[in-house]
Amino acid sequence: MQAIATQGLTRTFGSVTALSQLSVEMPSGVVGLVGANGAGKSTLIKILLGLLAPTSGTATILGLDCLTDGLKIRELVGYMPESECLPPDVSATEFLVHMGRMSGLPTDVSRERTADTLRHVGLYEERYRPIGGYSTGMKQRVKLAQALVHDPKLVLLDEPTNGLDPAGRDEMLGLIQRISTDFGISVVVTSHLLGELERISDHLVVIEAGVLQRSTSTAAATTMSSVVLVEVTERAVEVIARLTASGAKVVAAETAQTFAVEVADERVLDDIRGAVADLDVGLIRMQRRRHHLAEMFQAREEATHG
Ligand SMILES: Nc1ncnc2c1ncn2[C@@H]1O[C@H](COP(=O)(O)OP(=O)(O)OP(=O)(O)O)[C@@H](O)[C@H]1O
Repeated sequence: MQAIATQGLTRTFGSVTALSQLSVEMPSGVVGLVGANGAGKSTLIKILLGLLAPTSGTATILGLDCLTDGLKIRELVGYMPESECLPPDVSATEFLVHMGRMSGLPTDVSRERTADTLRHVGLYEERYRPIGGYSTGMKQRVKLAQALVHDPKLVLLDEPTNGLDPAGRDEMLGLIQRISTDFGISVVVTSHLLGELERISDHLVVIEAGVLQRSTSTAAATTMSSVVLVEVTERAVEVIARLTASGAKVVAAETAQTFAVEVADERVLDDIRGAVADLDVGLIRMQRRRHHLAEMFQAREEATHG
């Protein structure tokens, strides 16, 4: 059984289409859900939890229908929201015991699970301090802990590395990986950074503007190709200059606003998104090609001279 399956899932908000005909299957293990801001990741998570109804289409999680089995889903699934949602004036222990009881655990079991979970996320020493005095990294770990306290089968983590410095990101990514390897809990984790999810995910799902771009095992994704074709709305020359300056190999492609970048390292994908965001230009597509850069050069040479 797939951990998650959607069929023709669509959700609109007025004139905005957040998800468009999304049909995807996600296996158990760690699944990375990647997309730029506004791609529809949070909308998909809320539909999977039964918090938001789709406009059309169907979705199941752990074999349960997201539209009708909301209560059962919240018992078996943990959720770490993207937004700040922690009460400042209670301790991590008080908050987690409460969250455990809300999910149906008896008080003594909830206390035990709270201690274990806070130890797992590295907050055991600080567990009686009010959350308001915690650092951003500690707050993110409380959010992660409350998703785990009721011993779910699967957790949905929305942008867990948001706002963290590089060391904090690494620590959080390590914790997430261990949720799956040490406890056998499946994880779906979202980020706008493909590079960081590639490190910890068994499977990757990429969505852009509510449309599925790719769903593939990480192993297949990293050996599939070494070139990504990029199309921007304008100022491709400036985007290329920036990427070249940061060491990427870039060649122009079919149209003035399209170019290809060699993917020697997955981090180049984040560099592309970063350059596009910094220059405030629109990203129309980022598409993996089965060609090596050298082959593309060759094809262009032949087209020009042949
Ligand atoms: N309640 C809402 N009302 C109106 N528009 C919404 C609502 N929720 C989401 N949207 C729109 O739907 C699109 C997808 O949003 P969503 O939050 O799912 O994206 P995301 O990939 O999670 O991005 P982010 O990381 O910025 O949250 C966006 O254009 C957003 O503005």
